[in-house]
Amino acid sequence: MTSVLRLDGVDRSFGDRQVLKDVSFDVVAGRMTGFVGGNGAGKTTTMRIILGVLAADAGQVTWRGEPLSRDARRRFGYMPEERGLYPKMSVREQVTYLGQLHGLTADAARRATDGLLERVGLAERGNDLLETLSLGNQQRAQIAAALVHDPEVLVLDEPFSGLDPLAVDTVVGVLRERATAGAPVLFSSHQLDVVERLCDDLVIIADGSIRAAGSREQLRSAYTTPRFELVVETDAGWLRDHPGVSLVDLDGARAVFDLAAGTDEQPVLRAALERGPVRAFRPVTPSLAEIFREVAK
Ligand SMILES: Nc1ncnc2c1ncn2[C@@H]1O[C@H](COP(=O)(O)OP(=O)(O)OP(=O)(O)O)[C@@H](O)[C@H]1O
Repeated sequence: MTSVLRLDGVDRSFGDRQVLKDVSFDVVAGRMTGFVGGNGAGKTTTMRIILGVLAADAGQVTWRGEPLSRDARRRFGYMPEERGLYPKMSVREQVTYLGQLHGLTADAARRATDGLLERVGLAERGNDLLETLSLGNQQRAQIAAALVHDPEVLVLDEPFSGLDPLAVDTVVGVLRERATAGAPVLFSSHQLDVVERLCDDLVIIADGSIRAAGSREQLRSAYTTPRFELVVETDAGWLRDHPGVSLVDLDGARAVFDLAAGTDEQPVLRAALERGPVRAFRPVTPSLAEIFREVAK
């Protein structure tokens, strides 16, 4: 797996407040990296530094091993937090214009625009002024604008905010296609369910520091304690006294419990069967939301 975009020891302060502390992570070719953190954690500041809108106080951003240049940034596709399309221009006109700004011929820009507007479900609205579109549709236009020049990498600040579930699916599909075609995608999001569904890699930031980074599977296994769910027919309270078991949740016949390191789960199952029928017994995988709560504390 080749890391193409790398942040290495990035610091940034505003006044005497340090908002990024030694931020380092990799974005890998062909993968979707979700950048997750609470309000004010430092996501937008990090993305602005990647895009060159803000300078880092220390550390560096490299693209394919070289410090990121203006020229390389032209081949980026980005969606800044302050969206920045022109409200009084038609959707088609401005996506085409942005394609030309990024070096496409007028013809190529028009073709790319038409294809993208179709793909994001805005073909019918192409001639409408941006300001007349709903917020969700403006967001779709932003996605088209970020993609029109077929960028080598995508850096998107909250690309899913304000989208309805169908639009989320459309945008997820478009981004996944780009990633599969080789363009790494770095996107920030508050919507952990979307991140969980979409990303291959995760970077979790809290209070300006990277708390965890790696593939979804790596994070899952790193933060998984052996946790199980047991559903029986009568009260499962006896689990409380079973060696190695620590109850997480007990609701009558249903229990969720952790096992101490080195404890085998099969004796617990046998003990349950000795007491009567077992309706369910299964390992519980933590959701991304749980991992996030754990590491961002
Ligand atoms: N230009 C600025 N001047 C002063 N402080 C700033 C500036 N930009 C950001 N900050 C502060 O830096 C911290 C990180 O902000 P940032 O916007 O990067 O967070 P975020 O993770 O994107 O948050 P959110 O999810 O709420 O958008 C916040 O405390 C914010 O108030």
